[in-house]
Amino acid sequence: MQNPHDLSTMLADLAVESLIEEVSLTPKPGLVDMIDQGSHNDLTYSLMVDSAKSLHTTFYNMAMVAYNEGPSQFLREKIGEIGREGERRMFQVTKGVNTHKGAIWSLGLLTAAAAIHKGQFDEIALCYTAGEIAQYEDRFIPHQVTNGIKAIQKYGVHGAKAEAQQAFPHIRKFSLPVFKATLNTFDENTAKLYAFLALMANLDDTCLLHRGGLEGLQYAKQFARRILNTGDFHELRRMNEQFKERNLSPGGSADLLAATIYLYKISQLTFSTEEVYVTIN
Ligand SMILES: CC(C)(COP(=O)(O)OP(=O)(O)OC[C@H]1O[C@@H](n2cnc3c(N)ncnc32)[C@H](O[C@H]2O[C@H](COP(=O)(O)OP(=O)(O)OP(=O)(O)O)[C@@H](O)[C@H]2O)[C@@H]1O)[C@@H](O)C(=O)NCCC(=O)NCCS
Ligand SMILES: Nc1ncnc2[nH]cnc12
Repeated sequence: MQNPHDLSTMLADLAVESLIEEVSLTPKPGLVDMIDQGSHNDLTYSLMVDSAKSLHTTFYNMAMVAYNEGPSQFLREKIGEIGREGERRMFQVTKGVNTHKGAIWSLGLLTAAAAIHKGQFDEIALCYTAGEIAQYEDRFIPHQVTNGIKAIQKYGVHGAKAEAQQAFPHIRKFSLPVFKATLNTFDENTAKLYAFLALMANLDDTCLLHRGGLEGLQYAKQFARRILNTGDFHELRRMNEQFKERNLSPGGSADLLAATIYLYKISQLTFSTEEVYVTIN
């Protein structure tokens, strides 16, 4: 069995890679990608990449602390503490802009789950273990009225916290199966685009709600559904223009796309008796 340091390093590497692959996927309506900043005047592609890289230690520390644990109050609160330190580092790098708060939460829980599971990397099992950890309440969370909480209270939807506590239903039911099915026929880039649209078509993204209300959320869901049905990816560019005009950003779908990519990468890890290595397909 691999040692905790090696496994934690590998998981942190994959988490950061997944965040960079998410921001690099182009075109992504309303979001930062390699062509433009979407609806984010305060963000750039290179800032998103720097932010992702700054989180390596956060994911590493989460994996290390989870390695000899199971889901517990202790683990939930340790991850919370490490996550808040990660948020502080992220805000230093971005000079106060929220780039990856939702990602620290979702990928952080999945990282801890993967460290607990060690060699057994079934994606669905990882989602359930991450969900179990998330169900413990962290008593040390500072009281904050976030954009997410405002949207949850105003519109009666589930947000990032419930998504994790329910073991990531939008990943299990939508993005992951769509990603894998598409990979059977198309390249990885196309699979990521389909997975992203599958998330946007179904997720109650509090980032969209905060910026565009129910109308904005419905608009985004319907647009995504239409492209999924027609398969016409040229429409993504028009969608980007429309999102920018309406100041819409599907930040929650972006985070869950990164989490989907991450889960897939973890599932491709295999072990020899001595070491961890990545299977080349
Ligand atoms: C449980 C927490 C995730 C906190 O959740 P909460 O809902 O209270 O907080 P938010 O600050 O709103 O962050 C949640 C972010 O999660 C993403 N998200 C949205 N909907 C969903 C969903 N249905 N499922 C999964 N994930 C979702 C989304 O992240 C992306 O959007 C971010 C940009 O959002 P925002 O700051 O609102 O930015 P703007 O629209 O630009 O706002 P303005 O400039 O106009 O103000 C971007 O970062 C993407 O990542 C949501 O934003 C957890 O963080 C927590 O417990 N926090 C407490 C502190 C703590 O202990 N942290 C460590 C936890 S390990
Ligand atoms: N690509 C992206 N653009 C803007 N906000 C994001 N949050 C997470 N990924 C993002």
